[in-house]
Amino acid sequence: MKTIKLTYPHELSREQLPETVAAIGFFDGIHRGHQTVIKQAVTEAKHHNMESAVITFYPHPSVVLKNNHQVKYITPLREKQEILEEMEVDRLYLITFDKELSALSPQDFIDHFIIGLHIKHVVAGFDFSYGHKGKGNMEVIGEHSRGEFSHSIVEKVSLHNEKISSTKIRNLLEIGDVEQANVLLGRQLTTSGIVIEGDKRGRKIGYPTANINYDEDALLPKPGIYAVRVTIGDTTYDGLGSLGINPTFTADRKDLSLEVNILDYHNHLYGEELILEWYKFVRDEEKFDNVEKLIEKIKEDESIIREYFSNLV
Ligand SMILES: Cc1cc2nc3c(=O)[nH]c(=O)nc-3n(C[C@H](O)[C@H](O)[C@H](O)COP(=O)(O)O)c2cc1C
Ligand SMILES: Nc1ncnc2c1ncn2[C@@H]1O[C@H](COP(=O)(O)OP(=O)(O)OP(=O)(O)O)[C@@H](O)[C@H]1O
Repeated sequence: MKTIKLTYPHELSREQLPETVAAIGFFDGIHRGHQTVIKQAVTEAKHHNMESAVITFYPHPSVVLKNNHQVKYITPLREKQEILEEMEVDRLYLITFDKELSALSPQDFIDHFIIGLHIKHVVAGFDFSYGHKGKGNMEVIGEHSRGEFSHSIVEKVSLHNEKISSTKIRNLLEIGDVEQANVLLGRQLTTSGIVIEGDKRGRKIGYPTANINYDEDALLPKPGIYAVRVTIGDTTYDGLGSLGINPTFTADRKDLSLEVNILDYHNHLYGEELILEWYKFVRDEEKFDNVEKLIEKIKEDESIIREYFSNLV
């Protein structure tokens, strides 16, 4: 998959671009609703012998529209690229969402980023909107098409009568409900990074941990102890995940450490790339009076988590 970054105005010439079927939206998380939209674009592209593309934006529109400079992503760019690659998308158009872009009229947006990119068919969800103040939408897109492209609208994908959305998944992560978030995502929430050195306390307490250097803009669930799985190379292991400040040892740490005690694994891991999958929240982090009490609690966590994975189908 090619990733093509664009700002407004871009200099690509339509004649030099392949005829393309595009799915359009922000697609944070690439949840089950998003997957329906993207799969439909890929299928239609194959059917018409065209290329498929996902047209998306960066950063999140709320950075410009709501002055929200601390946005974190369910799927940071690298992970989005990996998932789209697996879905057999040919191109990812990444449009910079800045003040100028947000001021474009709906017709100018379509002229420049749909017709101008040689898109012959657009697939989007029922609630997709575009152009200044989101005035363009799927009801009027035909009027902006100048007869150059057709479109299809994906009906709402719901669970228990509620639209599956990035916002809903964000809210679930905020309360630690990774199990339900995974249901809406249609896969496990993952966080990846390189294993870095921690304080090397873990091995002394009998639970050595791999500390993961995760992306700064990755949205993580609320701090706590979780049942996780980690993949290193081609092998996946069960593990005890801990996200937090380690309050027993530290007073005012601002960044959260993400660490995992990998069950039945005894090698060194520094520098290795590790992919962590979140399965279930077990408990909040606690500040213990002494290390013995912490060890006792971690033993309990271990049996809960072993039990959880042994019952997982
Ligand atoms: C399953 C598990 C549960 C943990 N629970 C707590 C906790 O409740 N409170 C706490 O202060 N630290 C907790 N920790 C973190 C330990 O304090 C931490 O792993 C240890 O200090 C090692 O840190 P290091 O890897 O930086 O050396 C937990 C770690 C694991 C693996
Ligand atoms: N549940 C859904 N069913 C069908 N289409 C959807 C669904 N969720 C999103 N889409 C479509 O996918 C594209 C990307 O949508 P968008 O990034 O706004 O997702 P969202 O989950 O609705 O996000 P947010 O919660 O931030 O509003 C749009 O075309 C949108 O209409």
